[in-house]
Amino acid sequence: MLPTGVSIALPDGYAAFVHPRSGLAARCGVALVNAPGTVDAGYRGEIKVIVVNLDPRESVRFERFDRIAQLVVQQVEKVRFHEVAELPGSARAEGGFGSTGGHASVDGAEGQITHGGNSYASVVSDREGQ
Ligand SMILES: O=c1ccn([C@H]2C[C@H](O)[C@@H](COP(=O)(O)OP(=O)(O)OP(=O)(O)O)O2)c(=O)[nH]1
Repeated sequence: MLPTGVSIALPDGYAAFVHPRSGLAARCGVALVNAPGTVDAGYRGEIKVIVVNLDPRESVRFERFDRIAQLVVQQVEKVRFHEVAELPGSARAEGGFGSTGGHASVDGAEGQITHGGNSYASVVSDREGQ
């Protein structure tokens, strides 16, 4: 986990996301373990970058002022979830995990997601306060 020396105070309703740098990935095989890392608006600690070197041969060394990641600040919605019996329809429906092709399908991806024999509850959300 690399320190950045940077702490921020985001306004409520915003979050910052620690994204990898494509140059570092392409040249050194360095990725972020938790990409993108989420910095909550209320977080006042130092922003840290959790890196992994995926290059099986070369080690990588970082020095002060190296640019190791990039921070994207975004407005985020606060939503309230409501449990419902049925979700509204959509063109994609339950298709996912490679359902549109382009690579080998994931085993069992077409099956329903279950937990302890029960389907997960269906929920819809709306913006908080609406
Ligand atoms: O790449 C990251 C991800 C997170 N953080 C900081 C800011 C964030 O607000 C805090 C908590 O992150 P997160 O919510 O992802 O961690 P958690 O594992 O859910 O821990 P917590 O229970 O503290 O929320 O850690 C970083 O500095 N870098």
